[in-house]
Amino acid sequence: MNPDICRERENATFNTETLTNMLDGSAEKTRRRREIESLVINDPDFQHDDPNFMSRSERYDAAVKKSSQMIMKLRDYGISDPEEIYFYKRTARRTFHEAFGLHYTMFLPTLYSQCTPEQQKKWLPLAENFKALGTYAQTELGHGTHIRKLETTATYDPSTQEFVLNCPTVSSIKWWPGGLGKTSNHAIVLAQLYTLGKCHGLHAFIVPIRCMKTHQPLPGVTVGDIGPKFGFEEVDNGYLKLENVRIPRENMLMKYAQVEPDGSYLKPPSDKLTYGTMVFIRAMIVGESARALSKSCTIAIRYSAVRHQSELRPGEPEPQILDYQAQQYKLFPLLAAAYAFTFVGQYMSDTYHRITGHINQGDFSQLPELHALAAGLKAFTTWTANAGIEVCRMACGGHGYLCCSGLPDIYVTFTPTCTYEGENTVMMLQTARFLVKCYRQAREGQQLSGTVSYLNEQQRLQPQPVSSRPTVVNINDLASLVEAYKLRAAKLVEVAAKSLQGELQRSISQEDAWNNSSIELVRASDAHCHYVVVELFAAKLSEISDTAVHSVLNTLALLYALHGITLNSGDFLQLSQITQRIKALLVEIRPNAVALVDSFDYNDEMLNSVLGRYDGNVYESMFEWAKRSPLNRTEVRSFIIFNIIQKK
Ligand SMILES: CC(C)(COP(=O)(O)OP(=O)(O)OC[C@H]1O[C@@H](n2cnc3c(N)ncnc32)[C@H](O)[C@@H]1OP(=O)(O)O)[C@@H](O)C(=O)NCCC(=O)NCCSC(=O)CCCCCCCCCCCCCCC(=O)O
Ligand SMILES: Cc1cc2nc3c(=O)[nH]c(=O)nc-3n(C[C@H](O)[C@H](O)[C@H](O)COP(=O)(O)OP(=O)(O)OC[C@H]3O[C@@H](n4cnc5c(N)ncnc54)[C@H](O)[C@@H]3O)c2cc1C
Repeated sequence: MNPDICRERENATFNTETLTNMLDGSAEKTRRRREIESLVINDPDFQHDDPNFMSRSERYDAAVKKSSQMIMKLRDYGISDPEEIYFYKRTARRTFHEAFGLHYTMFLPTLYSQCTPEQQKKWLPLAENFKALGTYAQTELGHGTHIRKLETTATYDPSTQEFVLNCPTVSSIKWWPGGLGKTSNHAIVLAQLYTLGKCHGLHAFIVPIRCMKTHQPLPGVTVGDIGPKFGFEEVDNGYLKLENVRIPRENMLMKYAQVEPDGSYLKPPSDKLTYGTMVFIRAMIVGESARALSKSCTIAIRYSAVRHQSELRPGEPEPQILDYQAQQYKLFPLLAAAYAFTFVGQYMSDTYHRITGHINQGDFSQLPELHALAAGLKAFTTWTANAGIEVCRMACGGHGYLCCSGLPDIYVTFTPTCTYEGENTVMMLQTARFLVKCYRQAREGQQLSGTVSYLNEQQRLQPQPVSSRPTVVNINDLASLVEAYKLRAAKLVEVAAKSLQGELQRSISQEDAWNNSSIELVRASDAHCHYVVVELFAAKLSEISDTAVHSVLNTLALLYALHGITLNSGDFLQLSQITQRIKALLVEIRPNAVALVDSFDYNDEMLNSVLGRYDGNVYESMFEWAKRSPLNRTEVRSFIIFNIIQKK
């Protein structure tokens, strides 16, 4: 064990196992999680070479093999709890996505949430036994964001009681769905529903695309892989062109909307229920932001504890780079954000399941807030985590740029979360739409609930414009900082609403007024989400009984809140003493930095990083890894070329 990393662990002021148990929910949950992870770690079937040493085709084949092995092994172990399946799969996947990813994350959830009981009886056994292997085909070449303008059509033919699916133009070709290119034999296709000559908008249809026996594309189906990407190399994101493909009426997902045999249309309680799967994934992505950022912090902070470079004081030995204030200022706010997002991810998942429980009982009243919260937190946390992973990579110097550091793979796998499942700016504008509506309701005296109730509070406190009120903050008191973030959010929502109002008074259209206020609207959503994150971090602390853990997390929460103020100092009254306080917090966190990342409890296999190894033996591992590079399988590779050049 590297002596530096040993010393770091000896210096910690809290018990990492206590914090790990808290993050898992209990000591028993930690034990069970580790037990499941060890099933993968000790399984020779999952000991394979680094995908970075493989071609794209080899990576895809290996991913399909791994997805298949996981299915069989989970059955053999009798593991069926979704959370335990997730622990097993994320250990086997390491940093990468899996070939069957969309089947699990969107195809199955759509069947669960949008099929009638009769449809579930038919499709769930097929899908749960992987006979029907599916994806979610919504995006087209011409549209990903603006889904009301998707062009694929599903036209009902009452004479045969079938839907005829068509991609009428090149821009209507389905483009991007994961697992579509080579893996899936079915797709949930989002298409404009036409019946009895009338268009009823976007609806979901189960479309067979490959023969379940031969896996050949079915008649009228053109399908394939869209080619190499920035990352996701083991996933066959694909294209799908449908030409007069007929499916039975029963293949339209009819839990909420129906087409009768004669073609008559029965509309849903809300036309946004078709969008439900997207809300689910957005909510889940918040937790993914926490995991990607916490892995990156684990790698960068452990490496910074063992890397010695330059000199702090002439003549002294080279210090650990973790002792540089600049290195701490890069990494510790990100470590604080990783903990904040871990708690927000748990809150978002709980809130999603609570509200969808009400929706399944027919109560749709909280759907607008769920959509706004999932959209905003997905954008806010992925933007922060995306940038943070790059900071962690660069904080590791040249070795961070090596694939064996694990950081490039984490980055290229995570960065599309800012785009897919709702492009982040578009999502922030969706949240802003909800905030402006709530602001107007508060002004009219309506009582608000949930995460926007502060808009009432600000109205009651002082009727004068919120923006004119000074922000007075006690920088050592988390509750005071939460109030500062609340006031900032209220201010920026008011600024956005007033910008809209001002635009409308220039008698331009609502749409142009909205576009001309987009900057204020996005900033209002960002401030709202930032307040929600700080508030939830503070609320989590009140649940922690262990004083040592409470103390270290309170320090992190203070750092997260104060650092956020310096990043947005224009919105807060510039508090000169904040920087000094931040410096003091960095010093407080320093002895616990490694113990704090150890508490995330990522085993080396899942971390997949020679820089972030638990034992800190970095250099030896890097040299061993490099020697395995395919280019090193022969001592001489281009001798012939050298020969030709030398002869000339
Ligand atoms: C929302 C849009 C941008 C606009 O939609 P509209 O034009 O229809 O609406 P308006 O803006 O006009 O608003 C009207 C009205 O509707 C409300 N609204 C809008 N959307 C919703 C909604 N979803 N729910 C409820 N309400 C909604 C809105 O608030 C308005 O209300 P008011 O009138 O009252 O104001 C829309 O066009 C849109 O959503 N665009 C984005 C499209 C999108 O998101 N596409 C995604 C395609 S699928 C994809 O990208 C998949 C990627 C997956 C990659 C891999 C997955 C990784 C998984 C990570 C998670 C791990 C999970 C672990 C599980 C495991 O591994 O096992
Ligand atoms: C790795 C990956 C996996 C994917 N998997 C799937 C999948 O499985 N299934 C699927 O259906 N799709 C999938 N997608 C597609 C993805 O959902 C879309 O790319 C995403 O919804 C963004 O849409 P777009 O590409 O049309 O971007 P655009 O909307 O064209 O975005 C381009 C720019 O336009 C801006 N913009 C657009 N509209 C507005 C507006 N109203 N106001 C202000 N600015 C605006 C955006 O902010 C952005 O800056 C995947 C994409 C990726 C990268």
